[in-house]
Amino acid sequence: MRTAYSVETVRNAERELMARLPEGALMQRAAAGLAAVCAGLLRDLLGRVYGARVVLLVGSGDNGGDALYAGARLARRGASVTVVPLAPGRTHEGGLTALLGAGGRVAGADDPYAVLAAADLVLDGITGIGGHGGLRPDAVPVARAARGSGAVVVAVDLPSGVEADSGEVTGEALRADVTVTFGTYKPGLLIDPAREHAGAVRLVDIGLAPHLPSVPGLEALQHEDVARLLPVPTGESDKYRRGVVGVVAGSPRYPGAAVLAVAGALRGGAGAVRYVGPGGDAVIARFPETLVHEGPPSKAGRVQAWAVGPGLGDALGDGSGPEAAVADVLASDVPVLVDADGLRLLDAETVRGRTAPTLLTPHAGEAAALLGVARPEVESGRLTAVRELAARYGATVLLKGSTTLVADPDPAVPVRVNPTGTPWLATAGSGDVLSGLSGSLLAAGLPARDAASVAAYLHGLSARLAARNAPLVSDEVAENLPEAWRNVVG
Ligand SMILES: NC(=O)C1=CN([C@@H]2O[C@H](COP(=O)(O)OP(=O)(O)OC[C@H]3O[C@@H](n4cnc5c(N)ncnc54)[C@H](O)[C@@H]3O)[C@@H](O)[C@H]2O)[C@@H](O)CC1
Ligand SMILES: Nc1ncnc2c1ncn2[C@@H]1O[C@H](COP(=O)(O)OP(=O)(O)O)[C@@H](O)[C@H]1O
Ligand SMILES: [K+]
Repeated sequence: MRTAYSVETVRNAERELMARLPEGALMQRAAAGLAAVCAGLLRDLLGRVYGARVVLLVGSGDNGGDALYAGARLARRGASVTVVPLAPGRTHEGGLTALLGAGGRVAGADDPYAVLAAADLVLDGITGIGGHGGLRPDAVPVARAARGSGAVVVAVDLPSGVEADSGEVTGEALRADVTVTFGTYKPGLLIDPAREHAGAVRLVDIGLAPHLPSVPGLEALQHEDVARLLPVPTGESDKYRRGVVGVVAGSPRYPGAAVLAVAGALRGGAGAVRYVGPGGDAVIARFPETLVHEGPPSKAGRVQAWAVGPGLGDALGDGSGPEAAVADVLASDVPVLVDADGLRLLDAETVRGRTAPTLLTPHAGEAAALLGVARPEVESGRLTAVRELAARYGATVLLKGSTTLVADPDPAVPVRVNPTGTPWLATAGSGDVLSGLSGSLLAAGLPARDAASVAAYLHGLSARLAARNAPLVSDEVAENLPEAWRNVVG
């Protein structure tokens, strides 16, 4: 499991650890790790550290201190290191003294662009966990020049300008190729839009782990975690014991949604899939193993979980049709996943009143409608939005998009962030596959948070395997799910 902790928690842990160490020792650990990563990058780039041109962008805090001490280490190995102070007069004193002592120099006031243009590596020590509100105006052209210089840009702890706790980017932020972070991941390194600014993230151990609480703020499943959670049939299994998932999807207007949702459901580990809706013929033509039914879901036969919503179309306004199907499913006593059109048709009070688990799987637009806010607000503040939705609806919520997040209705339970996926997944119908897959895992007995995060993981992995840097169609995401499953279980 990869875990991330909030700034407040990191600061508390650092305080505890610092109290046991000689003054400045923690910063030296950070700087040593940072310098080692930079030396490795320079060796890859130039074959040597000696003679490399390194520029340090240094703000007013300890983030700048890390950059300066790391710069001093590189200077001692023969690199030519130049500091561009962004808060002259407030530069970390000890760090600056160490750098000058090691042969580094400070750029003249009109010099930064010339030194940046010639740099091999730029270290961004403008702000770390103490930064808020995007880069200040005077830092913006310098950060842009660093990006445009062709040098490798390495962010110290976090790319400056991003919000560490939420992944929000409220103004301009530096774009790094590599971020070297200390002690633990911060939520912003795992959540877009900040995540995109971080590049490849390297974690440096500074001995913080024993001082961090056992429950993180955020967690990301890895292969071994997913492998442990996947349902596996045993000698005693039969199709009913493995779980039956009911899929309520599709309409005369969107028959394909039914096929894609069933395709996902068949590959999610349930023993059987019951399809309910008007798309039975299309479903059977493609997947003859499906049990189909046209009446209300409650008359379709027993299921262990429902997935309702993809391609249902609009409400008829007379209480029949898709809104009746959604209400019927929500009245059941088994776990229910609601997606897509189902999210527009659900009754919030009914969801809140359910005793069996409910899983809502909106994309940003649907989440915005459920919250009554504008879509960009959800996209820029995904973590806040997913937590708020889970609390308001008393449901587990999977928020789809460039970073998929899963929140539990209990705010003390860490939000999960999905580490797999590819922007090629932004293609029509891929969400339908995810609905069926998540519903199937629910029917197989996984708790809602696990079902959602395992489904997102497999779905994203399958898409990566299928896309291999070329356009993807949703059918291929479903087709590759067994490959993703095998890849996870090794
Ligand atoms: N506490 C410690 O012992 C350790 C701290 N570490 C480093 O220290 C960093 C935290 O240091 P600080 O708490 O001093 O905070 P930062 O250095 O992250 O930033 C705080 C400073 O930046 C200014 N600032 C805030 N927002 C800004 C913005 N948008 N643009 C420009 N300036 C802005 C503030 O006025 C303040 O002076 C960590 O990110 C990490 O790099 C590491 O050395 C590990 C050990
Ligand atoms: N930029 C992106 N990067 C990675 N994954 C994305 C991106 N945009 C969308 N996705 C993923 O693609 C899927 C799209 O689902 P959804 O929005 O419901 O589409 P549809 O309704 O067409 O099926 C989700 O799994 C989502 O997380
Ligand atoms: K930084």
